[in-house]
Amino acid sequence: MIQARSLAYRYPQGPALSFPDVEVPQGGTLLLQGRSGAGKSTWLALVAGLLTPTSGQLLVAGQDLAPLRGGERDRWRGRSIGFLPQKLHLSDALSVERNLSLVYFAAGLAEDKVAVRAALDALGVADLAHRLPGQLSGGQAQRVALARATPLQPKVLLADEPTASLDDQAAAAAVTLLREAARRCGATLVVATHDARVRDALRGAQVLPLVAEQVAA
Ligand SMILES: Nc1ncnc2c1ncn2[C@@H]1O[C@H](COP(=O)(O)OP(=O)(O)OP(=O)(O)O)[C@@H](O)[C@H]1O
Repeated sequence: MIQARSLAYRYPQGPALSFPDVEVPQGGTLLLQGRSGAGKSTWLALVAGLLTPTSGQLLVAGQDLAPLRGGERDRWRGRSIGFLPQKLHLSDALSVERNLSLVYFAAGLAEDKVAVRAALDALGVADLAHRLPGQLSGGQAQRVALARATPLQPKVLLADEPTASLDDQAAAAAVTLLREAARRCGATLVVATHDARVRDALRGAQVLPLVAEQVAA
């Protein structure tokens, strides 16, 4: 579940953004829509607790983020949020499997190798476990990055422009994989995009439209 009320964020050296109110039930899907610069990545960063709102209330997976500080917030994020960033940020110094191990360190938990294998298996990339990310195709790397978002069964799965630079077939597959991953985890799914193909594929999902002129004060 995500509940945002009167949410606003001012970049120290940038615009002041204010966001429309929204409430997404646990297990629901939200399409965060808007053109480049409309504030999609900022909204995702607020929900993930990576940025602290200048004002407003934010409840994510039952947690009020306001009182969480430092390590507490990082541990909460590690355990509650799965994130598929636009730039995948897989470490090329580590095997695919070790990239997934990192989520346990980030959450302050002991690694569960069985869960790591299961996450890779669910995305059809278990056979790539010992490769380096640099040895993967773009589609394989995205599956690995999505697998990395799931071993801890996050309550919220966030995806930032997951279909950028994908052809139609790969874009449809990426949306299906996201939906399936969210369903397996029982997670609320948020997809930020300006891609009309995603809007079509997620027809029926709740939509939060962001418009740059409206969010920037
Ligand atoms: N670190 C920053 N410092 C200052 N301004 C920023 C910073 N990051 C983003 N902005 C500004 O905040 C606004 C919203 O940016 P944001 O990245 O959230 O938009 P977006 O909808 O995700 O765009 P895109 O689709 O291009 O990724 C833009 O005007 C952007 O220039």
